[in-house]
Amino acid sequence: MTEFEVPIVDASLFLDGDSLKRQIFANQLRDSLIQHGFVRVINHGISDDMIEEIFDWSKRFFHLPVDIKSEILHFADGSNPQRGWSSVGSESTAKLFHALKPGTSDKDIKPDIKVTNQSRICMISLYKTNRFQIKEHFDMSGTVDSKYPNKWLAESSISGFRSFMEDFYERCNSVSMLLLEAMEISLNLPAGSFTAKCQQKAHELRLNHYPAVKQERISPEINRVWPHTDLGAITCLFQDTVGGLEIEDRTHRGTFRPIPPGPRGEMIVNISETMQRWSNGMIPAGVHQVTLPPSLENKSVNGNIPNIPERYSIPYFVKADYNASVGPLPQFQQSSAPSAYPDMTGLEFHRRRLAQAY
Ligand SMILES: O=C(O)CCC(=O)C(=O)O
Ligand SMILES: [Fe+2]
Repeated sequence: MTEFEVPIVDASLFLDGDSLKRQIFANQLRDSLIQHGFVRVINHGISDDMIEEIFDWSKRFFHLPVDIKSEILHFADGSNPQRGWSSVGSESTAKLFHALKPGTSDKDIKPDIKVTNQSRICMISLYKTNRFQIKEHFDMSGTVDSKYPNKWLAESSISGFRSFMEDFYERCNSVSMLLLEAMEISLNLPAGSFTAKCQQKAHELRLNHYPAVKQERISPEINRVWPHTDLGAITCLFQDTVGGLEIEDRTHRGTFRPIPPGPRGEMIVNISETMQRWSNGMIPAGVHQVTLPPSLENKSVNGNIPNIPERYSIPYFVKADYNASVGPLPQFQQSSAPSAYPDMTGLEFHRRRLAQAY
């Protein structure tokens, strides 16, 4: 089998180039996203230093005591976009993914993880069995979003966090508009076909933390993130150096291939469900998961097997405006390919799908 590699595209062609270079970037972006659901983007305009810094903030945030993080707890009632801190075990992407498949039941897919101390080593109660997802996260949206406001800790708990995160959010917004514009160009769509539907900053910037896991806790029921597709139009992701991100190989359905950590600034972009809907299924969302790194059993020191190290990642979910249509665009509908998805607003879609994840 040939080595599986997701192409790298250079966004400086689009940012600084003439119309020919812009077209080249746009076409490369489109081709990889259609083929794999994924692409790796470099020179997107967010500096390595800023990316390094957001990982530092993320560590600082998640290392705060649980009772501080609990001040901004997201209540997982399934009805709202997520804001603030979601504790380990509150989300099940396994459920999200199964909900997509007609005729499947989620009755035996319930997260059941208990963090019984603050050592950041998960204590996982296995007695009810199931598919566990060892992850905590923090979510924020655009600062203009007064309907679902962000949740911030007091400055005295983590001084400077809010202003950095708000700044980073804006930078991701600029990159995501660039990517959507390039998609419009490469698909010969009228300008604004995607970007005009993503103006109100319903996007979500998320910090993911996968706590360290004791070697002896590892079992087939445990994963960092179960296979799923994201809900927005596209997702832009930064990962640390631990590894574990895998995407489904579309030529061998059900087989996952690693996306190993690349250079610091590399942004991994994937197609998400809203783009699949807009394109009437022509650009399918990329299925992905995050696995635990391979066993460290052969690395035992004095008979002690080291823990699976913690991991951090930072996705930016680019989302349609709450009142924008997420039904297929007319350009993707023909008599031979009528609309495959019912029309609804971005908020309606988001809430329906989120309700399935909790
Ligand atoms: O941690 C990662 O690399 C991916 C995370 C992810 O898929 C998600 O948060 O939706
Ligand atoms: Fe994801």
